[in-house]
Amino acid sequence: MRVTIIGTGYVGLTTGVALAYVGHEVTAIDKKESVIESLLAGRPPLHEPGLPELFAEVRRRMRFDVALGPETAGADVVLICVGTPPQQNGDADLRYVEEAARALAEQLPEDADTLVVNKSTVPVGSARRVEAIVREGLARRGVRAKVAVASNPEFLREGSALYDTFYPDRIVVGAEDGGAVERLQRLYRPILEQSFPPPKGLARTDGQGLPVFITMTPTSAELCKYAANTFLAMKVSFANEIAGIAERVGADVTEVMRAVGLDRRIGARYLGAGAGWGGSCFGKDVRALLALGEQYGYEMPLAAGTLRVNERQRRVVVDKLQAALKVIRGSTVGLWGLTFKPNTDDLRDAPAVDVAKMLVGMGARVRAYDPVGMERARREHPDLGVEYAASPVEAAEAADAVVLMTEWDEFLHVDWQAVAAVMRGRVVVDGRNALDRAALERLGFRYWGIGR
Ligand SMILES: NC(=O)C1=CN([C@@H]2O[C@H](COP(=O)(O)OP(=O)(O)OC[C@H]3O[C@@H](n4cnc5c(N)ncnc54)[C@H](O)[C@@H]3O)[C@@H](O)[C@H]2O)C=CC1
Ligand SMILES: O=C(O)[C@H]1O[C@H](OP(=O)(O)OP(=O)(O)OC[C@H]2O[C@@H](n3ccc(=O)[nH]c3=O)[C@H](O)[C@@H]2O)[C@H](O)[C@@H](O)[C@@H]1O
Repeated sequence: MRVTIIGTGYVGLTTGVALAYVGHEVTAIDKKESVIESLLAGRPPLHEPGLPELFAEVRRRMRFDVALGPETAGADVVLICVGTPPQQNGDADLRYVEEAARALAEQLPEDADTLVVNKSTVPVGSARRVEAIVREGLARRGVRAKVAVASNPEFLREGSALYDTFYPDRIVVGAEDGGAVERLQRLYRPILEQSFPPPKGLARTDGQGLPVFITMTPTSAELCKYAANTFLAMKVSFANEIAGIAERVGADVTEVMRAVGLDRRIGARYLGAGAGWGGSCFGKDVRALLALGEQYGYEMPLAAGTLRVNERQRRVVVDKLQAALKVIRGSTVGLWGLTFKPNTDDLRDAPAVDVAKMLVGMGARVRAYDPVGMERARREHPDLGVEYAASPVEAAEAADAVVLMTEWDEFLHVDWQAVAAVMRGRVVVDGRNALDRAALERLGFRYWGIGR
């Protein structure tokens, strides 16, 4: 099928590359010239495991542009994958989605028969809004193109975006008419049937069954995305709330949550306590759900509590450092990890960035290292006030404490003897409960985890 992607960020580029790989004719549009230049030059503008290799394989079959034209607007399927950042009141800002809808209305040719799909995370009513914009634009131009609009929320995670796209648990489609559903079924058929040869290095590892294709109204599809993200964030916040009580009573939250998660009604995932969740979506989407509740005068205490626990969690690492070092001012802290999770270059709402700001604000010298996030940190947070090191060991030089903020593999396999040799102190704060406490204590480190 002919597919156009509008917005080639984490979602759009991943989806475009995966759809090209399974045999569709994909054009990717992004209004940011630097993004398109980079794609044309063969360089994906963002970090995702497996993306450089897969992009190299499919890019000659893909096309790239900075704007829609009649041909790309009139594709069989147009996927809107632009950002939906939060507004001041928490509600999602739909301006880029609306911009994309207006561009489509401008460019759709008379003979088009196009399905426009909202893949961006959007508030309820957005499919209707997009449809109205497109129809009004077409009417103004006197063009009678055939257009339908559907909602198809995306559930991929950064850091495993391609894997999640090839092997999703479910594909959710919100549509009013059967034609739209049938077309999306066709678009995703190779993924639904798992009939494509696994891309190199991206073979399935979880052994689950086929993805479920589930249809509903656009409003249900739009709401289910917010519900899913809020539930995941709530699971993590719950683990963090239990972490707080675990350390007060002398329990170990990792043991507690392991036992809790083994109950299949609960499930083991997203129960990892630590420095709290971050990223571009959990906070934005929980706030958007709360804003939706407010519009109806409906209180949502679970969603509100999910945020409150996470906000408190941002300080936990600093509290540990205060308990261990007593005085932060004048101390040197090695900060391991800047990105909001491993295997991504994304620093949006990263707990590590907040912790760095707090420590610098309290008078500490912070030496940071991240395997891929430092270039973006320099660019996006020029006033962060940290020094950047070339390796984990270099970041630990003369440090009174080392803090692990992102559980990159590199940190899990570090040579602790080399770290001990350059540190001034012996404190290790494990903001992700990812290190081997017993091994560190054997080497003479003072280990501080979260909730253990
Ligand atoms: N990042 C993630 O892991 C996930 C994100 N989402 C949702 O997907 C949407 C996109 O998220 P990301 O990919 O992270 O965003 P992003 O910020 O990485 O990329 C968005 C891209 O859209 C481009 N853009 C904006 N307006 C445009 C327009 N009118 N025409 C052409 N290009 C335009 C921007 O230049 C940018 O490159 C958001 O609604 C987000 O909530 C959903 C699931 C996962
Ligand atoms: O809408 C989105 O953008 C996406 O948001 C999340 O994906 P993402 O934010 O990319 O990454 P996650 O792996 O879910 O991690 C989010 C945060 O939670 C933290 N986390 C996760 C799991 C856990 O047990 N503990 C924990 O603190 C991570 O460190 C990270 O900061 C969801 O998992 C995706 O399904 C969704 O599509």
